[in-house]
Amino acid sequence: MKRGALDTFFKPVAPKKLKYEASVNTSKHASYPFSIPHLPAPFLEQLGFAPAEEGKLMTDQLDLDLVYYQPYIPDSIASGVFEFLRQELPFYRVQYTITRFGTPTQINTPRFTTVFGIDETSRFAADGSIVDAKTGKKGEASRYKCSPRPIPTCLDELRRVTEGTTGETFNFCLVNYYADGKDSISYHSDDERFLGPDPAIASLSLGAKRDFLMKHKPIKGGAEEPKGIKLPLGSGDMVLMRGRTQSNWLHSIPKRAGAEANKGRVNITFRKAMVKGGTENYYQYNVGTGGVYKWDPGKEKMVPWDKDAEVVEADGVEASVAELDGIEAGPSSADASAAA
Ligand SMILES: O=C(O)CCC(=O)C(=O)O
Ligand SMILES: [Fe+2]
Repeated sequence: MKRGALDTFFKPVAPKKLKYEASVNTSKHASYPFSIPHLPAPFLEQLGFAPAEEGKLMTDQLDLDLVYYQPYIPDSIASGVFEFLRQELPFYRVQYTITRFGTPTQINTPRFTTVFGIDETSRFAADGSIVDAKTGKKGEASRYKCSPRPIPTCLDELRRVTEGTTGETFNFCLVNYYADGKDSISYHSDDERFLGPDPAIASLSLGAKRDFLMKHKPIKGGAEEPKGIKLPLGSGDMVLMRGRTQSNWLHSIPKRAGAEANKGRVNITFRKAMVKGGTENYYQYNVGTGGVYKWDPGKEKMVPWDKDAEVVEADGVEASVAELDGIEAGPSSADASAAA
């Protein structure tokens, strides 16, 4: 008998397996709610092949300077890296208050976020403490109201590879997790003064395909703006925005319905903050003051992370959920207008 549709039909449905084996080596820091595994060795190896495709230069519109890699991360590991980051990073659902027309308004950030890094005035010493970037002087944590967190090794490997490709340098890594098509980021530009003039931002997409929309800011004097742009960002794609782009263009990930709408998407942006104000801003809006969320592979969603419910192995070494036998993973300022 020919093997075919019927065969497939009657095959028992195996629980979906994680696409990676978590490394036993982890990044640890007092500011992390839990330790974060290093990238599995096969991912690291494949990252050596990035960019998977040469970047396409997009400079054909007024004030636009983009490089679009389609994809940047090799196809063989894109979904694995997506699952790894969704599973292993701590996430937050940040709420904050803005004053709108004189009235305090609560904003619920319409996506999960997390951030690592510190601005150019400081760095982390080998023991994890914050020191002055120039003098190496200790005890500089008191500069910050927030608790800056070093970029964990798994994200630092991605940063290093991205720096090599782009010729830019980055000290911050912001991560967004869009749980489904209802999560979004509304039109904004990343042109804060703490990034310096004409900042370069590398933005990596993993998981569900989502449209990245761009539109030119209104031009003074009434000249017509260039037409908008839609980049259908797929898993593994990367967009490098640089030059005059941030000061002249806005970008967004609108809410969406349709086939990919119930799938999760991870976005990573690498940036370089020049001064302390950048560090304060990034932690305020991407970590905030609320609780930690972690991906629950059984429930297939982000759940509030419970410190006391962490599994601890007999020898006292913390095991990641992904490492435990028998637990299988299942199938998964810009926000003001989105939340209104
Ligand atoms: O998710 C994306 O692709 C864009 C995210 C973004 O624009 C941001 O975090 O500033
Ligand atoms: Fe942005």
